Amino acid sequence: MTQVTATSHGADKTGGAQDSVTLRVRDLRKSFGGNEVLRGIDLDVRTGEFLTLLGPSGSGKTTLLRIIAGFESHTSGEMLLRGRDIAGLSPSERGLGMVFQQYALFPHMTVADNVAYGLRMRGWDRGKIGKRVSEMLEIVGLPHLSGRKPRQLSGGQQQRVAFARALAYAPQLLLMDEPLGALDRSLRLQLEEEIKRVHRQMGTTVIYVTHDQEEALVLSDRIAIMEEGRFAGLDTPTALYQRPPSTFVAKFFANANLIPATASADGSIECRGSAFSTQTDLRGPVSLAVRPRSLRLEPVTNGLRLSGAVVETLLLGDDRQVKFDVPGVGPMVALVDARQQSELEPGAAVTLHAPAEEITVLEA
Ligand SMILES: Nc1ncnc2c1ncn2[C@@H]1O[C@H](COP(=O)(O)OP(=O)(O)OP(=O)(O)O)[C@@H](O)[C@H]1O
Repeated sequence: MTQVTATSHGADKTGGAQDSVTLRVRDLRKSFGGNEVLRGIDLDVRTGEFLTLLGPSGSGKTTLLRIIAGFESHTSGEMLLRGRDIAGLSPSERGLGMVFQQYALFPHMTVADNVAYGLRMRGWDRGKIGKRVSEMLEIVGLPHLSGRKPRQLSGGQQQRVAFARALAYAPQLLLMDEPLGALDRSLRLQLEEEIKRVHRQMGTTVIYVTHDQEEALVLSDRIAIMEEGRFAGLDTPTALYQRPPSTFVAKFFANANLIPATASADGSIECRGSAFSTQTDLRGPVSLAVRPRSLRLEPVTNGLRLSGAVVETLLLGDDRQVKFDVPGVGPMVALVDARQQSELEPGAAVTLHAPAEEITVLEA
C-alpha cells in the first residue's frame, strides 16, 4: 500500500480548515489486476454533511466505500480521517459506523443486544449502555421491539436496527451502502424520511452509496456522481440538477435531453435552423442539455425551437410525459402540465420550445 504524506498535496494537518473536514481523500486509485476501477478520487467530506456517491452499476461506488471502511486496500493515494492517516488501520481501528445491505444483524441476539454490541466492544459500562440503547431505539421508532430477534422483524425494521446499531457509539463517520436497496418503494420513501430526520437530529457525517437518483436528491447535502472510477460532478443536488457540469451528469442525473448544436464566435447558439443568444465561452460543436420540463409547446422569446413528431404520451398524474422524435436529433422527452395540455396524438407534428435560461451549454 503506498502512503503519501499529507503535505505533498497541501493538506493541512494542524487544524484550521481541517477542523471542518471529517474525511479527506486525495488522488485515490484502485486496480484489480490490470484494471483501474478508481482513477484519482479527490474528496473532502465536511463535518456533519450527508454526502452521496451516485453512479451507474460498476462505476466504483462500493469499491470506494469499502476502501474507506478498510475492507479493501487501495493501490495509491491517501485518506485522512480528521487529519489522521488511516491507510494502515484495520476496519475496527478506524471506528466508523456502517450500514451495508449485506452487513446483517446478529441473528441470535435481540434487537437491544444488537444495538448494544458496539458499545460493549468499546467497554461502556452497563448503565450507560442501557440508556444509550433506549435512546437509539426511541430515535428509530422501535422501543417496543427491543426484545425481539431479527427474524421476527420486517426488512424495514431490521434496517432501522442496523441504523441504530451503527449510530449508537456516535461514530465520526457513518458509511451506508444501498441500505434501502432490498426494500419496496413505499418503505424506502418512509425510511428516507427517517434517515434524513436522524441525520438532522444527530449531526453525524455520512457517506451514502446509491444508484437511485431520487434517493440521492432527497437525502444529500452534496452528491458525487461517479462515472467509470472518477467523479463526473460533485456539488449540491440543485446545482447538479440545474447546471450539470457534463453531458454524463446531465443525462444520468437530470434526465436531460442532449441536443447537438454549434456555438459561434459571438456566443450565440445555432441549432437546426434556429438561433438564440446565451452566455457561454464555448465555441464550435456543443451539446445543449434541456430537461424535460423545460420543453414546452408555447413559443419563447429567446430560446431553442425544434420541430418533431409525437411518438407516444404517458399520463403521470399532474404531468404528461411526451416522447417526440426530432429528425436529426433523435428521441426527446418533454414533461407538460396534463391539466393544460390536452392529449397529443401519436404522429402529430409539433414545435418544441425551451427558454435560453433553462438550457445548459456543454462541451459536445
Ligand atoms: N474484487 C474484485 N475483483 C475484480 N474486480 C472488481 C472487484 N470488485 C469490484 N470490481 C470491479 O470494479 C468495478 C467497480 O465495482 P463497484 O462494485 O465498486 O461498482 P458499483 O458502482 O458499486 O456498482 P453497483 O452499483 O453495481 O454495486 C467493476 O468493474 C467491478 O467489476
